[in-house]
Amino acid sequence: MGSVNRTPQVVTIAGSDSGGGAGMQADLKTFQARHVFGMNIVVALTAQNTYGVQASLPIPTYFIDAQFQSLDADFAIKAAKTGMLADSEHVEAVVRNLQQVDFGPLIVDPVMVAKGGATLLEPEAVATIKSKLLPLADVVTPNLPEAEIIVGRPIKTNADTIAAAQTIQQFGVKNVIIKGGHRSEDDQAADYILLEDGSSFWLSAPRIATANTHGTGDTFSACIAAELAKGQPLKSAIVTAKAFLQGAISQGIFVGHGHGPTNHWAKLSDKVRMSETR
Ligand SMILES: Nc1ncnc2c1ncn2[C@@H]1O[C@H](COP(=O)(O)OP(=O)(O)OP(=O)(O)O)[C@@H](O)[C@H]1O
Ligand SMILES: Cc1ncc(CO)c(N)n1
Repeated sequence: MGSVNRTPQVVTIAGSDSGGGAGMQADLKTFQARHVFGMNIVVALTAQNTYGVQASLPIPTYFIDAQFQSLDADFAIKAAKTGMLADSEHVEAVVRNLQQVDFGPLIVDPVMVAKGGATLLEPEAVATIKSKLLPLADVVTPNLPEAEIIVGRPIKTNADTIAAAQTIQQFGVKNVIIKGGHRSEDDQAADYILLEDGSSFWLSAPRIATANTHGTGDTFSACIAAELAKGQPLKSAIVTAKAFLQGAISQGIFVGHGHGPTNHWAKLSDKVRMSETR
């Protein structure tokens, strides 16, 4: 047969957002925008729009196995990311499958709660993510509330953020990114990055006053996966993802009545600044 696996290929292992702005739809749109071939393993379905999540339905785990097997039998996947994983049983199913395949670097976005407050991960599953998924991960990308839950203490200051990243790295994940999008009192959206070699830095860009931030975290981690699949080093993949997010939030589109999606057609912003750890 004619095809060979030369085009960079990436998979998202996540939940479906019927509203198209978050979850695996945001991931696939990001993969398309960043010129990698995107695939998906569905872990859960949601009935969702820009107002919030109206219903959700985890997929039977045997069907997660089937999707992993289909992809592993054919494609040459060069990076993978996880998003909504629903509950402990589904985290375990994903872990079991990841141990049997080589899908390249793994980015774990520890999605817990949607912006409207809906639960996307049962609280009891956080322990399973910490003990079983993080040791397999190359990068983890919690937002501030997720980082607080993972470390079990409040994060108020930059020093708290730095200490939290160090604690999270001790769970076995190589690189940690704590996203600052939720610190709405700051005029910069600043993310803290702790790399495997112990070096660290802040990435910041001007905070944009907008309600259209549905799916920002998904888009960010998907962009990192896309850039890694193309062979970019991790540090530049993270900088590209920040520039893609800044563009996707600032070059807005107008969809729905609530927290609208970001613009996956956007150009990379030149407003991202890197600074030393302080
Ligand atoms: N209003 C904003 N202006 C500029 N950058 C932002 C804004 N909100 C978030 N970001 C950036 O977007 C990226 C995603 O961070 P965020 O904290 O929003 O993720 P998240 O809470 O996981 O998103 P979601 O749960 O909706 O997927 C980070 O780089 C963050 O700094
Ligand atoms: C399915 C799904 N995954 C992730 C998020 C978080 O943005 C969401 N709202 N919905």
